[in-house]
Amino acid sequence: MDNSQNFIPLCTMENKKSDTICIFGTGDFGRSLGCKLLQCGHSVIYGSRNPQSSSLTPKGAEVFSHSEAAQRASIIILAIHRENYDFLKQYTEVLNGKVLVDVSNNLKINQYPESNAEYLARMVPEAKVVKAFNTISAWALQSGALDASRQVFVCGDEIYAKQSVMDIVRTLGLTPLDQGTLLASNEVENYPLQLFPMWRIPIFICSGFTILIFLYCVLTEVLYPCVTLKEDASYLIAISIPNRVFPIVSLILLALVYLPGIIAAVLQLYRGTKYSRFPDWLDKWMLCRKQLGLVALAYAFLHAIYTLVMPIRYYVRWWSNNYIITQIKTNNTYEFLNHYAWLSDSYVALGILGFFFYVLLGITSLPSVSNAVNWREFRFVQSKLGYLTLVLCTAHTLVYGGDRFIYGTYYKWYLPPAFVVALIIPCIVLSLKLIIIVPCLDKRITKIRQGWERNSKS
Ligand SMILES: NC(=O)C1=CN([C@@H]2O[C@H](COP(=O)(O)OP(=O)(O)OC[C@H]3O[C@@H](n4cnc5c(N)ncnc54)[C@H](OP(=O)(O)O)[C@@H]3O)[C@@H](O)[C@H]2O)C=CC1
Ligand SMILES: [Cu+2]
Repeated sequence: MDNSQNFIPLCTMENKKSDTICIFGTGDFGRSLGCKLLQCGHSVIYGSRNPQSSSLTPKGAEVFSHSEAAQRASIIILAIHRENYDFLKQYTEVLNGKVLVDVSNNLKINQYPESNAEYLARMVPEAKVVKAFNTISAWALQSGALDASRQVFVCGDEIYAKQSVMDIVRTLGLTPLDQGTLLASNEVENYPLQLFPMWRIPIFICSGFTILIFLYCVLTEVLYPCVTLKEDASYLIAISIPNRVFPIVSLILLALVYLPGIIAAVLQLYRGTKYSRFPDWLDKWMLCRKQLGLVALAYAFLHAIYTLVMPIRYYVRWWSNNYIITQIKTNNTYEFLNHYAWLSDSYVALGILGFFFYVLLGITSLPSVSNAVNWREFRFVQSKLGYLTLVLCTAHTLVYGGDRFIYGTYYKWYLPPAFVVALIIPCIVLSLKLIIIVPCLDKRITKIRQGWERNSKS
């Protein structure tokens, strides 16, 4: 305890806690947690298979045999892998009425049919099993790098047992989150094994579109001229092609944020009730809309930055110098076209406004901002502003296309298919939305959503 006294001011508790906490297992996690508990003023003992040879345990903690250690404490933390729980069967008597804290994790999601905590509770039925600490790593406990994972999920059937574990969690400067009964332990155990679950579908969709459109552009703008005209246009791969891919994918993703809501409304209209489940794919799609929108925003950002560097590109400078020199050489002045100026200014203006609302949407989806507005305000921003953004970005793409096709000096045959791909989903979403907000349908959907048409068709 001597050397750890220095650390006590760091912790929330100033006096040494009276209850002794026992840790079974002197492995990595057991040692780190024990060290932290000692630093925070708890008295800690260990239960080990080899009490004599455990030299690595933190100073100030005694090591006993399992049964002796269990007798000396009312709370026992099991820092042992689930596969080794079998030995506990011989101690069921001494573990009667004790609080058993299960910290174990598995290697795979849903590795066993029942959670480790439920398995433990079945093995030692008279003990009060609490699941906790599994989301905190031994390394983080030791190094103090707990910024990312201060939250400790706690669940258990015995309310007092759970409460005492939550008190210990608090004394370590961590935040306990009550997850309910042991039924939740499966979810708590799966939590550290998940890798950005909500981001998987958006990233997958985004990568799919990005790769397809990039390949299409390389094929038509680099490989085709190379084969037919023996022209090397490979420099387009660095900026021109990405700057075609980003806005197209961004617009598609933004439309995909609003499409599930429309499909849901159409389904509700068709079924005449909200009391009927949506298909699984639609549920999943609805749940990842925020992530889809954020990926779309990231692509819009990239498009904005790539567009801003246009004037300093060698290719663009060469092209514009060449244009002027040609006029001088041929003693020719190209006339100022008013409608052309209008068209090019409008698509830039639409792009700027679209981007502004895009960023506003992104900002309002931040938890700290969305917490400051009520549900109706949040819906207003996310839905109304969202559709406005979609309209502006779709118009920006349309006018850009018009500019290229009608007055553009460099009309290319491969552009129309790319524009169709970019515009088809946004146009479908916007036209369906226009149909749905027709007053009679809108009234009907409000009725359905408020549950007034409860039993009409379900
Ligand atoms: N390491 C980490 O970052 C985290 C680990 N956990 C969980 O903590 C638990 C321990 O992990 P960790 O410390 O890394 O693992 P270790 O392998 O380092 O330690 C496990 C300990 O269990 C004891 N043990 C091993 N075999 C048996 C057995 N057959 N019978 C009885 N006791 C046995 C040993 O202690 P002794 O020799 O003293 O008996 C051993 O030191 C695991 O369930 C893990 O999922 C949870 C969150 C994070
Ligand atoms: Cu643009």
